[in-house]
Amino acid sequence: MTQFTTLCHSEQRYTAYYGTFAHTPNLGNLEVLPNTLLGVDQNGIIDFIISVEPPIENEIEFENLKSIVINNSSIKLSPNDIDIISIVDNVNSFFFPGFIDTHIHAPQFPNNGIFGNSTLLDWLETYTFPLESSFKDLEIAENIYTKVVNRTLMNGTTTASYYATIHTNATNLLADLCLKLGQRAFIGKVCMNQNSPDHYIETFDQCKESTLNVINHIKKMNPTGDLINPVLTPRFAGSCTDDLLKWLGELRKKGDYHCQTHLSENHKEIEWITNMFPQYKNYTDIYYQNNLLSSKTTLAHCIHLSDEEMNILKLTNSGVSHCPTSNSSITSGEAKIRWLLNNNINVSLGTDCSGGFTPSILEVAKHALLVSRHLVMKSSNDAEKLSSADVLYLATMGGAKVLNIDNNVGCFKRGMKFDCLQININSKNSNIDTFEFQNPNWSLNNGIDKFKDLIDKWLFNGDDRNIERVWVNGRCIINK
Ligand SMILES: Nc1nc2[nH]cnc2c(=O)[nH]1
Ligand SMILES: [Zn+2]
Repeated sequence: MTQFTTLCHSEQRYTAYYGTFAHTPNLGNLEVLPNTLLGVDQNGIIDFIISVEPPIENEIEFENLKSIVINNSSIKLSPNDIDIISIVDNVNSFFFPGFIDTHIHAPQFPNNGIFGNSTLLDWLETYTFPLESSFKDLEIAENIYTKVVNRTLMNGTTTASYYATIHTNATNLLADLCLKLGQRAFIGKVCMNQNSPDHYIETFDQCKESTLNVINHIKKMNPTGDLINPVLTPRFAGSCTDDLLKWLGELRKKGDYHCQTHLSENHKEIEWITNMFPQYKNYTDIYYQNNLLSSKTTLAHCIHLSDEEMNILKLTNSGVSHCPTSNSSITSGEAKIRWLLNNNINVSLGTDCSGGFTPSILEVAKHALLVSRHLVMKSSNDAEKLSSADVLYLATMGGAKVLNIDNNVGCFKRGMKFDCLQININSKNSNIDTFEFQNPNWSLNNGIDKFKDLIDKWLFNGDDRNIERVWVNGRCIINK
């Protein structure tokens, strides 16, 4: 590994990173950029990405990098303005965009892995509601939420869309923790005023008050919204009355808020909910008629949608959070992701902890690939298969599109925020074994193909041990 000196001046103006960058700016397209210099300004925004040939090999060439930074930056720089140039080796290491988890229940974290043989409705009653109700105790909330944010960051989640609980103070605390620890987050105070246990339910009026309280708290603590944003969170139609859904829909329209909920996860759930709301055409129509669907809405699961329902998602530009780990664990079904993508619906990945057992989006990406192959085994339609480039797209750029933040994050592009992971395939205790003959030889033309093989090895055999540094908004928040 080539490691050069770090220059440190008192006032940081500019940071540049040199090495191999990989990203998936479009579905199915894994782009590898070797010998690349990427400059980040003091606001965490990528200012330039340029290829530097021949590769940097020694300290004199390293000094030359500074003049390249100066010449290519859009801001006026002198050599002293460049505070850090960080170089990683280009055989085992690469930079990859941060992962985006578009569906995670922070309070359910202690239950990861505990689901027995349950399915959705009995799982909610047996495992989930009792745990979530304990978050009225702020000490419990602080302990668990601190672990969740740290654990997801260690696994490379730079953006998370969280469901909290019905409790105002604990939800505000989750927002505070994300701001403090530096994770980009959407924070949802869960709304539920019917079909919930007596010890874990709120009235319509309580729900209105707590929802507005959390929104105000977040706007006050992070007024620019550059890191933390509120997200309206009716748990699912089954736990909200019609008047609550209507109020949330009106609030969404008025404030142009993000919104998240569950949709079409389990056959029994669908039957129960459509019988509960006979005045609507189908499950999706309940959200549609109540103005809850927009390009800032994330719908988790969407496994059993009809054509008519899928067309409502298309019409409203609503996004889908695919949660294959959860869908396999609590036996909900296999979402038809290729069908949704072919219909131009934005799709992303969610851990759905603790319906899903892993906090790692990398692991969920593997499961997404495998679930797509199970669909192929049933349909014999090979086109349903998701490739490794497809699932890495869903884990990054797909998530950015679903959350409507794709102008800011999801890939490496000038003008975007530097939300990034530094991956080392040969990190300490790495679970990945590579062999000399598999190393990319950049002086031969097979470098990029060999590197793509290494990225596949990372996808299937890698884990949090391969993540050495994590940046959000240009700020390094994990440095192992
Ligand atoms: N997977 C999942 N589905 C739900 N539907 C309603 N609540 C939940 C939840 O907490 N998890
Ligand atoms: Zn969920």
